Amino acid sequence: MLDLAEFLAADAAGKARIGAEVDRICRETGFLAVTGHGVPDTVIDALWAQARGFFDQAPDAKHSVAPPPGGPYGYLGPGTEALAKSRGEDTPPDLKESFNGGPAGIPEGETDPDALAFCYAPTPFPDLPGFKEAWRGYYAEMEALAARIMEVFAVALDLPQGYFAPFISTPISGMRALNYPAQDKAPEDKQLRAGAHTDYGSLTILLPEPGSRGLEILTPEGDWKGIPPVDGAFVINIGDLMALWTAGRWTSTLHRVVTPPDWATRRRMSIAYFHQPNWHAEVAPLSGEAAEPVISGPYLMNKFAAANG
Ligand SMILES: O=C(O)CCC(=O)C(=O)O
Ligand SMILES: [Fe+2]
Repeated sequence: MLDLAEFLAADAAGKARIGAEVDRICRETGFLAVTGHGVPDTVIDALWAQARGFFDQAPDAKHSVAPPPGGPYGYLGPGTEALAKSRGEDTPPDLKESFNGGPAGIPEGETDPDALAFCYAPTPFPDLPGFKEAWRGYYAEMEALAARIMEVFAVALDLPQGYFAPFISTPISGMRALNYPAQDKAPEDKQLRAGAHTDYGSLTILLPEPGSRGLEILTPEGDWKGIPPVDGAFVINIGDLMALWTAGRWTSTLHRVVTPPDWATRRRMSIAYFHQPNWHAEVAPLSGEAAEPVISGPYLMNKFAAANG
C-alpha cells in the first residue's frame, strides 16, 4: 500500500523509507494499492456513469465508434482481442468489450508516420452527452498521477526524484474502459475474461468497479491470487518497460481476469490507464548493462498488433 499524500509531505528520510517499501513490493508482486492520490471522486464517478451508459447501448451504437482496421482507439467489441496472444499463447478471444482512447494532443514537431497513424490517431468518441469531457477529465488526472508515481519509483530506485521526467514528458498512454458482460454461455476451453498477460508500458493505474471480482496475479510462488478492489484506492502495476528499465529487479507481473462462478449474472467493469513513455523514448537498463534499447512507441504498437491480430 502506498499513501501518495504521505510521500509528498515527507522529508528526504521519510521519502527514502517509503521508497524502500515500494521497491520491496515492486520486486515481489509488482502490484500495489495507492491511496492519498488526490483524484476527485466527482471525476471518477462521472466516468463510471459514462462508461456504464456507453456499454449498455445497443451493439450497433457501440460499433459506430469502432476503430479503423488495426487502429487502437474506439470500441473493440467481443471477440476482437486475446491478451494472451501478446505473449505468443494461442487462446480463444477474451470475453470482454472495451472503449479505448489516446493522448489528447500531438506533440509539436512529431512527424513519425507510425506515431501519427497509431498512437496519435484520433479517438472516435461516442455521441453521448458529457462522455468526452468525463473521459478527458479522468485521463488528465491519470497522466498527472502517473507522473507522481514515477517520482516515487525514481526514489525507490535510488535515483533523483525527477529522473524519469524527460522520458514521460509527452507520454503516449492509452486508456481503456472495460466491460466483461454477464455471459450467456459457458466459456470455451482456455477462454478467460482477460487472458494471462503482462502490461506493456511503464505502469498501469487500474480502477476495478467497487465490489467486482476476477482479477488475479501470478505470485512468485506460482499460485494465482485474487486482487480485490480496495476502497478509495487505485491498483498500480508495473509494466514490461519498467521491468526492462530495472533490468528485471522489478517484476512485470503476469495477471488475468477469470470468469467467476456466477458468470451468467455477474458483470465486471474496470478502467485502466496504461502509462507509456514518449513514443521516441529509449528504454534500457539503468544499471548500464548491455541490452538492446527498446523504443517505447514501436514496442507498444507491436504488442497491440499481436493481441489484436
Ligand atoms: O479488468 C481488469 O481488472 C484488468 C484488465 C487488464 O489487466 C488489462 O486490460 O490489461
Ligand atoms: Fe493488464
